[in-house]
Parts: sequence; C-alpha cells; structure tokens
Amino acid sequence: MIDKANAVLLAALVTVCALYSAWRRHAVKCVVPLRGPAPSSFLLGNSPDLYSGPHGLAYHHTLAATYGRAFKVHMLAGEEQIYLSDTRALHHVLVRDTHVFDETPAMMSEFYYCFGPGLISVHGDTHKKQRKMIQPLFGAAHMRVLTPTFWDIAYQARDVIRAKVACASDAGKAPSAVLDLWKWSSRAALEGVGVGALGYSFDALDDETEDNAYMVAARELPYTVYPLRKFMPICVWCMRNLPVWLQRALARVTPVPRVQKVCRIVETLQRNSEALYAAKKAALREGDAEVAAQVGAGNDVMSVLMKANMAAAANEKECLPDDEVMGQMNTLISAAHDTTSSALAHMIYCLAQDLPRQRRLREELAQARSDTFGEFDYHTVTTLPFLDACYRETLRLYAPASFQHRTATEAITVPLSAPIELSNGELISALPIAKGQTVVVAIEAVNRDPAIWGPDADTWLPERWLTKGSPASVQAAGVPGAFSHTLTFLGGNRSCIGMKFSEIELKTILIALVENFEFAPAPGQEEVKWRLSLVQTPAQPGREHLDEPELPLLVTTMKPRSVDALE
Ligand code: HEM
Repeated sequence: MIDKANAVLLAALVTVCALYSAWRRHAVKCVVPLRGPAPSSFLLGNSPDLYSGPHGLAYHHTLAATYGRAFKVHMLAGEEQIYLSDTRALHHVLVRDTHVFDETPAMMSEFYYCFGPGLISVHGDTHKKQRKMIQPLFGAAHMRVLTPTFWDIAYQARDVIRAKVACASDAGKAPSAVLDLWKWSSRAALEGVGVGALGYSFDALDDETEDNAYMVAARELPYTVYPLRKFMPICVWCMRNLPVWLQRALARVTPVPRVQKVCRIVETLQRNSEALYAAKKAALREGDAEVAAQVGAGNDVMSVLMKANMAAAANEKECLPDDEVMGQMNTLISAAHDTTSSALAHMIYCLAQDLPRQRRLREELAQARSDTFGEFDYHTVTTLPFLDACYRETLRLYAPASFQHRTATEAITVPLSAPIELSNGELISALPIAKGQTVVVAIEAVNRDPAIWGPDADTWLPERWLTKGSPASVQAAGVPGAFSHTLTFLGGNRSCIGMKFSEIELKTILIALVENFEFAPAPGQEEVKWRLSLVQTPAQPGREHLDEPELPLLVTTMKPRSVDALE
C-alpha cells in the first residue's frame, strides 16, 4: 500500500510524465495546412472553448460558419484535430473506412473506466460479437413488446407532474405552476432505461421515495465527468502505461474534487450493477415464473440478453463472458439516460416556445384517440405525422450529442464533396489524414448546414418533415447518418443501437404530457441557455456554471378532452 502523501507525489510525477509524453508522442499534426482558429491556450489549444459548458455551443456554431466543412483545431500539447462536417468525407470516416477510423483511445478509456467492457467501450471483433447479440433486442419487434412498459412510465410521469401542479396551485384558480421540467424529463428517461433496458425501477417518478444512491450516480455521471474531457490525454497515458490497481489508487488520491466524485460515482454504479446482475441471474436460474415476477416482467433488454446468453453457454463463439454482459448495464444506463433526457427536455421546451404548434399537436392526438378508441399501439405511436415531425425536427436541430470523435489508425486520404481552400491559398478536393489523427465528427454542423437544410436550417420547423420526400439538397448531401438524413444517432457500425427505443420512449411520454398539460415559458425566467456537456443541457442565464441542469416552465393542467387522456 502507498500512503497518501507519496501517492499525491506520484500522481504529480505521473501527470508531468504524461504531459511530456503526450507532447512528444501524441502531438499529431495536419498533413496539409488547413485553416482554423488560433489556439486560445498554449497548453490546452482550443479545448477550453471547444469543451466549454456555458459558451461551447456558440463557439462550435461560429467555427462551422467561419471555417467551413474541414478545418483544424488545436488540442492539448500541440495536437491538431480535424473538425469535419463534409458529408462525403464523413461517409468514409463512419461507414466506408471503418477499418481505419476507430473510436478515439481517449473516449474508449473514459468509457471503459466508467462502464467496463460494454458495447460502447470495446472494439474490433469483441464489438462485432456484442453488437450482433444485442442489436436484435433493440429492433422493432422487441420495441412492440416494450411499448406497454413505456406507456406505464409515461403515465407515471403525467401523474407526478399533475400532483406537483395541483400541490403548488392556488386554491380556486386553474391548476398551474412553474416546475423544473429538466428534473422530470431526466427522471422519466432514467425510469425508461431502468425498466425497459435493465428490468430495474429506480423509483425515479415516485416523489415520495428518497433518491437512492444508484439513481443519483446514474444522473450525476454525465455532467460530472464532462469538464474533465479536456485533460483526457493524461488519463489515456495512465491507462496505457499503469496497472489498473495503480490507476484506481491514483484516481482516489488525486486532489481534484471532481475526480474524487467521478470515482465515487463509478464505484456506486459498479456495486449496484453487480448486485442487480446477480439477482437477475438467480431469477433466470429459478425459471420463467421468477423472471416474470421481476420489474419489467422479463421483457427488458438485459433479461432477454442474459437468457439468450445462458442458453448459448456451451458455445463460446455465441456467448458473452460475465464481465461483458454486466458491462452492458452501465453502458445502457449512461448511453440512454442523458441523451433521452436532453431530447425530451428540448422537445417540451420547443413546444413551450410555440403555443400554436403545441395546440396543433394536441389536436392531432385528440383526433387519433377518437379514431383508435383507446391506447395507442406501437404502430400509432410511430406514425402520427405531426408528432413525428416535431420529434425529427427537435433531434435534427438539437442533437443531444453535438459531436463525436474518430481516430485514424493509419494514414489515409478521403474525398471531399467540394474543394476547400488551405491557409496557403491552395485548393484540395481530397483530405489527407495522418496516422493517429483524430477527426471531430461535427454532428450539429451537418444537421444545421444551410446548404443541406436551406436558409432556415437554424429554425425549429417541424413542417419541413411533412412534405412528401426530402428536398433535393438533402437527398444530394448523402449524409451518412442512421436517422432521417441527420447524424444525431451517427451512422455506420457504431451508430446508436437505442434509436428505436428512444423513439418509442420519447413519443409515449410526450403524448401523455401534451394531452394533459399546456407548457409555456415561466414568467420572469423566459430565457433558457442550452449548454454543452456530454449532451446539451439547459440552464438559467447567470447559472450556466452550475453542474445540475434546470428548465423552469409554466405548466397548466388541461381539462381532459377524452376518457383516454384520463387513462
Ligand atoms: C435521443 C436519444 C439518443 C441519442 C441522440 C443517441 C446518440 C448516440 C450516438 C451519437 C452514438 C454514437 C456514439 C459514439 O460513436 O461514440 C450512440 C451510441 C450508442 N447508443 Fe445512443 N443515443 C440515444 C439513445 C440511446 C438509447 C435509448 C440507448 C439504449 C437504450 C442507447 C444506446 C447506445 C449504445 C449502446 C451505443 C453504442 C453503440 C456502439 O458503439 O455500437 N442510445 N448513441
């Protein structure tokens, strides 16, 4: 065992070595003189601005508008990355040349440290094998089975909000109150992934129950870990060069409160996932009746995966080891929770800003209720046209994850859709990328490119999805994305596996809320700032520096229009 003083000394030494080594080994430069912003910090390059919570989003928008679809940005210790929104080049990065472009070592290390060997933190054959086993569980057939589960969660969200509004309203007046809709979006999203993916209830929509440690850890991880990203190369160096026991010991004694907090969160997630995994395994051994008695009635993704895995136990090629199955639990909580919270909060926020469209959506739902005489099934949830238009438009304009990274494992040249001008005035129509160079996949820049989406690309306009067929510019762009010509769920072999899951979850919750409440800006708190984090999160002006997001909105309970809206 090392004592605390020595460990701190060792941590300082390792940091210096890591920085020096990063400087020497990781300072990858662009092959050609790309244009781009000057570094804002000698040591950190542009990363303080690129990762800034309060002004990061605006900075990204300005960069894309100023430097076009391929330019360089400076990172820690002189590294140069390529910021890319050219769709032809991105097709190569995400789809065609995936044997060259891998997840960046920095992200993989972060994910591996936090979640273990789940889908998001493994690569190569392990990733292929995991994806083959897990993908079918997120397909339309299984989402049909899970639709009633999502309705339960949607109604729980409706009930808790209704109770909160009633409690805060003045007697004799219409039930109306200012509520923090981030809190309820985040809790509904957590309960969705808990019950639908893990077969576990966080009791996140039960306001009477005290928050349990598992729920708090899942909620706090994304925004606690994000500000550390600009120092990620140091962590990568440690992960590559030090044994795991020393990494853990160093992390625990690093005198940075945020690092300490991340350690505690990760330990809590791991402890609880292990207990949940053990309980599920025991239930599976007991047989179907025991599984059906659990939360989610055995329909949740993990139960189905574990059952298939146990059945395939004899065949090593078809079966995942325990640590990889367990790795999926933390991966799913994290990948699903913050992204879905951000999307749901943004959808409610957009509707609150636009009462006419909110009313139009409510009309569509009322009409559909009277046409279908009851609860909407999977087909209805996925095909209501205006609901679908609002969903697509929100995810286009406000992609929860604004950008991702890929790193070239060998030197490669990718073609560009249109020539770009280098800083020396030369034009190039193919972009050389150095071995080890990281590409910033500029999701938001593609989703908002005026050359693709038109001059109103920055406007929330659900109607753009109601016309038959996409505009010629959208078709011609060839966006290599899995969802509606956007990069919101990325594309290729590492695109989001939970795309359909999030669609059903988000739409059912939105239906239950819009049928029962009117949302409007909160008086005196009309302005909301959206910040950059692992996903976009809302804050009140002047409070952007606070970790915890907040979205105050005025919520008015509507008189029920039909028996169905009452359930
Ligand atoms: C609006 C909601 C969501 C958005 C915008 C979103 C977006 C994304 C993006 C951009 C990626 C690629 C990450 C990368 O390459 O590093 C991704 C991957 C992933 N997502 Fe989602 N996601 C959402 C919801 C969900 C849900 C609900 C689940 C599961 C229940 C999920 C599970 C995953 C997993 C497991 C991966 C890793 C896939 C792989 O590496 O093969 N996501 N997601």
